[in-house]
Amino acid sequence: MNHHPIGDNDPERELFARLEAQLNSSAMGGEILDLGKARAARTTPHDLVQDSVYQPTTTPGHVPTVSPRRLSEGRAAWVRSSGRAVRTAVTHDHTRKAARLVARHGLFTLYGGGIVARRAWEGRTASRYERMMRTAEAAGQHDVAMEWEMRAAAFRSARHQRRMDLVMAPQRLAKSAVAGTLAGSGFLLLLGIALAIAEHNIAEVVAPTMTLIEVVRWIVVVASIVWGPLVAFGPWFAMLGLWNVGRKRGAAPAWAMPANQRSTDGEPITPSIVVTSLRDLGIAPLRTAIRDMGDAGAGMLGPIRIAGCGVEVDATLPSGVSTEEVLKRRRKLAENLGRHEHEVFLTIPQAARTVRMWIADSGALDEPIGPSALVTDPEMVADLHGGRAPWGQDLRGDLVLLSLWQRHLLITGLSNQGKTASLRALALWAAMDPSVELRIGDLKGVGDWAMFQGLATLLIQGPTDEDVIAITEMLEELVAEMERRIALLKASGATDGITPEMSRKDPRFRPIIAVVDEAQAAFMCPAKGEDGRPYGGTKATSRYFMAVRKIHNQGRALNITLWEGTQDPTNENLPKLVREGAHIRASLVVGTEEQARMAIGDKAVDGGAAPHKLRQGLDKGTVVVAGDGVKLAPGQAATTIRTNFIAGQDATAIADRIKSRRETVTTLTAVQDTVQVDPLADIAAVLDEGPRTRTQVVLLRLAQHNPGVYGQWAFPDLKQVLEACGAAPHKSDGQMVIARAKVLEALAQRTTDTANGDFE
Ligand SMILES: Nc1ncnc2c1ncn2[C@@H]1O[C@H](COP(=O)(O)OP(=O)(O)OP(=O)(O)O)[C@@H](O)[C@H]1O
Repeated sequence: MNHHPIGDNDPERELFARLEAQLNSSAMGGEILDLGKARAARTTPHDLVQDSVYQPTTTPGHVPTVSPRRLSEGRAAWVRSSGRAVRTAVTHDHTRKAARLVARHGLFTLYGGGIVARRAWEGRTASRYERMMRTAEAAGQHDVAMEWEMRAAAFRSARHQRRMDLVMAPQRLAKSAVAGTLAGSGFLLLLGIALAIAEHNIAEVVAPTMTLIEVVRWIVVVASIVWGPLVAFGPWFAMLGLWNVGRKRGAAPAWAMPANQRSTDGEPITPSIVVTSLRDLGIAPLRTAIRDMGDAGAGMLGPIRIAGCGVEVDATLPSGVSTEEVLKRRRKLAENLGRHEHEVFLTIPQAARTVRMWIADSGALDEPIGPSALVTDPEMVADLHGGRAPWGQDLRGDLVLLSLWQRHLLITGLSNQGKTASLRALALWAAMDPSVELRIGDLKGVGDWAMFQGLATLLIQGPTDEDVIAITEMLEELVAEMERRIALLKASGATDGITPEMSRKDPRFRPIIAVVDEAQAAFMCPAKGEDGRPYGGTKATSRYFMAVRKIHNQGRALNITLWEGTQDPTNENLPKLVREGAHIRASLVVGTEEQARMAIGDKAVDGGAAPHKLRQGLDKGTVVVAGDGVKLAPGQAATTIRTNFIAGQDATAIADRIKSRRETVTTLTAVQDTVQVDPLADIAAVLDEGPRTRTQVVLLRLAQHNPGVYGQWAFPDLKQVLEACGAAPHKSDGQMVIARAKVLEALAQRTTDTANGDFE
């Protein structure tokens, strides 16, 4: 806590100076943003309005005969024309400037009078101490408040003493007057006697007294001469003084100030701009409190920090003003600060009654951010378990990294705002981790995810009902996989679920990330299965909805996560249970606050997050993220991220790079294929009857058995499957072989494990 010792000489002034210095030096960190470049000189061309002047159609010497009707028409035209002329004159820029000038200087005098009266009042009462106490209290500086309280007590006691002295004053004054007169007369008399003796002239005895009387007479004469002009000009001088006080303080309403002082557009943010903006928000208690504060409200503000392409400042509101009231007036606050609404972000930090404002440099948010690290760093590797995906930068310009392990994700936004691109960037990063398996369903199907061919094990692309059915089956297969994993975990006796170690090493527990882009189409699908259950909808019988719910409920612990991208959320295309099941919730621009609440939750929106305030088209790729996965300051419910755009071509290049590093993946287009594939059983089926079979032979037979699945298989694929079940290939006579007995034993063991497992 700041403790400010108070000096003896004019302590109030010292404290004011300190507060001022605190705000202007430490607060600004000695740095003021030069926004001058961003502020193009603004000139408003004012075309002079041409008056339409009435032109009589007469020729010299000719007196026209005018009918009464035409006369009245002429008069009407004249009246109209002069009316227009008057309006033009009144609304003319020069007239306005002149009116503003007169009003301004008149108001300087008026407000100056107020300031002087207030100073006089404060000089005689303890109100200034009271105000300083309130300011210090509001700033949480309780020790400073106590010092002011002590000073107020000292002031009151001194004032009491002065008043008591005043009561006794007439008596003392009378005594002093009598004593003074007697002493003065005696002194003049003595002086006169001394003079008389020296001059040998008795008349000199009264000479000093007469001189004094003469001096008094001259003073009266001078005063009577000066009095007239003084009375005549005094009030004018007084007014000049008041005008000067008002002028120095700039004490006039904004509308009366000259244009260059009135517009704060793009101005660097200073404490006084912030306080004035808050004061003029239209919140009466805030206005009154700021007006009553000794430091004009500066004590409300924390340091103004440079934060990326803007500044950040905390304002502690006086009691009686809620943070919600300020949040509701976001647009007005932005305008008062000389910014557009999208350039001001408000959040509620942990400290009580505090609003955190991030204010962009004018126009800075319209500048593009650099390319993604995935594009610029060809050596990049990823570890889903402990690593974090680079996604973009926050408003401070700091890199934002997203922790994705065992987290369901949801990203929403209006169409064509960067949903697919931002989701794809995360999937590309995840694919860099060789342990990650991706299964992707894209219900737009225009090739946005085509680069995952050979990288994802399942890639379903298309907008039809058949594609929704295939994607639903993809999720249902994941539900089945979850059940298999539960059985395996039970059989293994694991006590800590799937650890990162198991996730990395054991393919049975490898992380599976299912991606469904344009998920709204799945919820809206009217198709029904053979059992009559609908694929779409949000009923308990809806297959897509129920599969999503099951994955949301249990998938995380089983290392199976779901990432969904969805457009223009409604209760129908993004049901409450689905949106609330995601750990990370991100939203690009959405149309309304209601949609923002659907996208990122009430808590984030109540805390100031406002994806509905982003600009459609202009803020493409800017997401507001809530939930875990991204580091937030304590108490902060959401953060705004400008994601790096990875265009399709770049995404393809990154995917190719990853493919060259990872083992070959066979990408299937329908889940049935996946379900039917049982590599261990297939290996057993192609083994020789003898005790050993060469791996090369097994690979060949597998490729013949199911070219779609095993056509691309190489030795590592075979090894991975066999190692996982304890039947790893070994060397015999210098060649790699597979032992039939071991494979059959592994198959039998698996059957036993499955039989013992509890699937429900
Ligand atoms: N991070 C970004 N920065 C700048 N521009 C972006 C960014 N992301 C996307 N865009 C622009 O937005 C366009 C649309 O992106 P994308 O296809 O990802 O949007 P979408 O929200 O998935 O669209 P839809 O919902 O219609 O499928 C891109 O072609 C690109 O021009």
